[in-house]
Amino acid sequence: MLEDMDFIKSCDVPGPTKEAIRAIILYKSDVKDSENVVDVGCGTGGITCEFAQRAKHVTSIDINPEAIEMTQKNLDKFDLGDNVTLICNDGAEALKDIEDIDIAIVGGSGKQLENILELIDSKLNSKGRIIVTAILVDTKVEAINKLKELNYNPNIMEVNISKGRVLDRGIMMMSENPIAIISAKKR
Ligand SMILES: C[S@@+](CC[C@H](N)C(=O)[O-])C[C@H]1O[C@@H](n2cnc3c(N)ncnc32)[C@H](O)[C@@H]1O
Repeated sequence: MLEDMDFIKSCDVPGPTKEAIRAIILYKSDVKDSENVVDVGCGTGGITCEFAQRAKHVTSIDINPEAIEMTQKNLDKFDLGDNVTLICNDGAEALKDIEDIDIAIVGGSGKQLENILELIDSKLNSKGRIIVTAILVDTKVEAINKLKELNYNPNIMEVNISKGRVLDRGIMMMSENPIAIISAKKR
């Protein structure tokens, strides 16, 4: 696993998905080196860099050009990227041209979550997996409802991580934002 502090960050792009959350996503995805992954809302490249080490190919999409730049910088930093395609576009547009998806991670979608999930479903191989990360309650509800409508049986896990900071007097636990990991498998 890559460490949070090793990523190059920018104040214009949300930071990488935290290490413990990346670990759960990797575990839930059950990714294999023969599989194609799509990372919608790649941000700083936290998810992209993890899957680039384990999947056959990763297509990473972000609507924000600075996010694409940050993902490229982090791929370069970790000496990854030979198997990664970066696309600067709205996920709901970019996905129209992508086929043969084994795993789709949605870490950012704005108001396009329902469209993005519909497109992913239409391109997802059998036994393919969809994983949505959500901080907003509304996004969690929207993702669950849309996945049910698309005939999936979604799981939802709410994760609260605290990390210890060593002080002179002892260790203080510092909590990170709770995040939901919603996952579903194509039958
Ligand atoms: C929380 S960040 C994702 C962080 C990323 N998982 C990482 O580990 O670095 C969410 C990203 O989703 C992108 N985003 C939001 N709506 C989008 C859309 N409709 N299509 C593509 N990207 C989108 C944002 O620009 C932002 O960079």
